[in-house]
Amino acid sequence: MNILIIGGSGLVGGNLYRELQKQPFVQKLLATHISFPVPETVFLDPLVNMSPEISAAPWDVIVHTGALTHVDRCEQDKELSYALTVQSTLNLLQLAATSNALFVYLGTDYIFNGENGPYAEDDAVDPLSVYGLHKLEAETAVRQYKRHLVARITNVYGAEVRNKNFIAAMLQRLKQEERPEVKAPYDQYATPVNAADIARALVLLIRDGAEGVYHLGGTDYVSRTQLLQRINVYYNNRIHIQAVSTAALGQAAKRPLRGGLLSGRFMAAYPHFTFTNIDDYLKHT
Ligand SMILES: NC(=O)C1=CN([C@@H]2O[C@H](COP(=O)(O)OP(=O)(O)OC[C@H]3O[C@@H](n4cnc5c(N)ncnc54)[C@H](OP(=O)(O)O)[C@@H]3O)[C@@H](O)[C@H]2O)C=CC1
Ligand SMILES: Cc1cn([C@H]2C[C@H](O)[C@@H](COP(=O)(O)OP(=O)(O)O[C@H]3O[C@@H](C)C(=O)[C@@H](O)[C@H]3O)O2)c(=O)[nH]c1=O
Repeated sequence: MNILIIGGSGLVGGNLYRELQKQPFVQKLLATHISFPVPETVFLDPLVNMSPEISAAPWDVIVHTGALTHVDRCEQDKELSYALTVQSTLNLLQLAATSNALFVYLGTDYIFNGENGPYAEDDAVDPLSVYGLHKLEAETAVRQYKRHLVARITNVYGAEVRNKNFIAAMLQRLKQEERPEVKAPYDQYATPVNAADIARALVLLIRDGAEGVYHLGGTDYVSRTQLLQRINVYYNNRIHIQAVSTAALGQAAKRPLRGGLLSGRFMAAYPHFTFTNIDDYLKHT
């Protein structure tokens, strides 16, 4: 299979690249970046143009991990959010159509309103933020394309060069400060998932030509404050946690409070797949 990963310099794309590299069914593998080159990636901005190398290759699979993932920034700059999240997807769908490629899209639990999560694949959507709205608009376009696979994920953690994710950012602060003070909401729940598990799951789905919508949620259901407590178990209680309500944070974008995802459809298809959990990750950091 010839596979193109859009966003190979990111958390999910980088982990997927490393997992796909090990697979015998992959013949050609190319990953892209925009602003943050890493050794494995080539530059590609789908809003500008496709290089001849990218547009000429007959891709069997295109995995689009690109989006404006800074949730508050999306609220403040709707046009940028639309361009990076929706328009990029529309452009890449055109590329996919030229070789009848499977289009793999990474969705989010922020398309739900967080009143009664964790959510199953068929639950009704109701995004609260510009980020959620644009992710839903892009996902809807993908679902109209004939060969699509949507993997919805949330609260991703794991190995990442830029340490942007919640857990990595905390571990970074623990390296720099003896007793970091961290404010975090006690009322926002989700099912954190390791990017390496997402990569393993996507490899199976891609290998088997799976289509449709799958939720990939971890087995922990925790608030952000509880996430910090779990880190503290392994770091001698050094994080000084200030637990506050989401409302008190005064953020630009609303968050779903009871978010998270149930991986029922995926588990029915792969009953032997095991998701690792936060402790599995933290005990090796
Ligand atoms: N992280 C999370 O907790 C969650 C993520 N998701 C979704 O999963 C996907 C991957 O997330 P994550 O890995 O964390 O994201 P990152 O921000 O870590 O990485 C995004 C990657 O995509 C590239 N990129 C950004 N915008 C575009 C674009 N318009 N066209 C092409 N490439 C682009 C970036 O390039 P560069 O950095 O080089 O500029 C980077 O390589 C996103 O679609 C996100 O919405 C969903 C739920 C939770
Ligand atoms: C890092 C950090 C976050 N927060 C707040 C911000 C926010 O309300 C909440 C969660 O922060 P996060 O950075 O985990 O979440 P957020 O940026 O809302 O994260 C999301 O990323 C996008 C891409 C998704 O699609 C979502 O599924 C989710 O994973 O905690 C703090 O209060 N203190 C902190 O130190």
